[in-house]
Amino acid sequence: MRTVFWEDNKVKMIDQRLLPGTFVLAEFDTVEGIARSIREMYVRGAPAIGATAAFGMALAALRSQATDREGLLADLRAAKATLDAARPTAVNLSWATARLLTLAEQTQADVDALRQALLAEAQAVADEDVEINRRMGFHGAELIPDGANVLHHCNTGALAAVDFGTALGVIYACQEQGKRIHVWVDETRPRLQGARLTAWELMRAEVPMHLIADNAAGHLMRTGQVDVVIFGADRVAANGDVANKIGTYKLSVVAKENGIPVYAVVPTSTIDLNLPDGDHIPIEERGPEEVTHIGETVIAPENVPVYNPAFDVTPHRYITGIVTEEGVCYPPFTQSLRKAKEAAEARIAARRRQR
Ligand SMILES: CSC[C@@H](O)[C@@H](O)C(=O)COP(=O)(O)O
Repeated sequence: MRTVFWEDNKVKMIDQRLLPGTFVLAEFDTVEGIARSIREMYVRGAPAIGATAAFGMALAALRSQATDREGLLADLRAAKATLDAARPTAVNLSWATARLLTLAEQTQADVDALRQALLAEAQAVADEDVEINRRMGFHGAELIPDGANVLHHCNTGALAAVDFGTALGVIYACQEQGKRIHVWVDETRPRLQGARLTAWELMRAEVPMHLIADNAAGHLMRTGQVDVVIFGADRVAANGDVANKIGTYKLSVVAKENGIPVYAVVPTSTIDLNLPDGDHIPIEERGPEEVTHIGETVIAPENVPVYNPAFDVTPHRYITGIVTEEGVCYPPFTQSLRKAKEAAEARIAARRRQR
């Protein structure tokens, strides 16, 4: 089953807040509901957020009462503002809403045809995501030797995308190729995406793994038990600086200190060429309860002051390569990322002409 999909004029998604204990689908049929599903993390992971936001724009078009093109465009611009505000770091969100809005602005058609075109484009965003992840998996698997111990942070699997996943997609591709891989799964405090989601996914896929406390990663790297570090990203700046789940920076620095290669696996929709470097990437701050509670259990004194940044930036000098659907980008990233992004945009334009 896909993580997020369109059915009966609604957006349906696996409610990731409840995993691994409970598997249920949530459904939303308003733009505000979609924004809430992203903000409250029913759905999370950069590509999954992007696909959800694309469906949100399609919903906005279908629900719009506008009878002329200008009225519909105004409703779409309002929907984009609502959706983009849901979470700030993953650029896939505004990339997807911009893709749909731009299509609407550039298509000369009556409102009903425009509505159908937007729904088709949202579905294309979701379908392309699955295909892109498979291509990244194939490119990334080339970098992982048979028998490797791979350290992974956060959740980048099928749940973080429409299906298959980014960095975990590389692991799944290795498995399909018959490589013997073992994964060290960082628990990923404070929201525990590693323990709750990645461990759940890898166990279902029967990939050999061990769940580790985040603080164990340095010890494993220094004692020669890690061959490769891989993770996804929520935004990559033009110079190759990578914003990903909090804790990624620390991992990458320790990996470099120990001579271990570090790969980020990202669709080109995660590359933001408008930002020169990682210092310009907005870092989401989330609520204190993520730190003071585990589930219902309180683990800190009442009213303790908390600071909870959800992402950090890893400067590009700690990144060995960035795997995209167009191939692996190496330094100088300023050039290689631009080339990958342009190739992907040409591919999207060609696909659209075929439809
Ligand atoms: C496809 S995964 C890349 C990132 O989106 C992932 O590693 C991550 O940091 C997700 O954070 P989350 O806060 O769970 O949405």
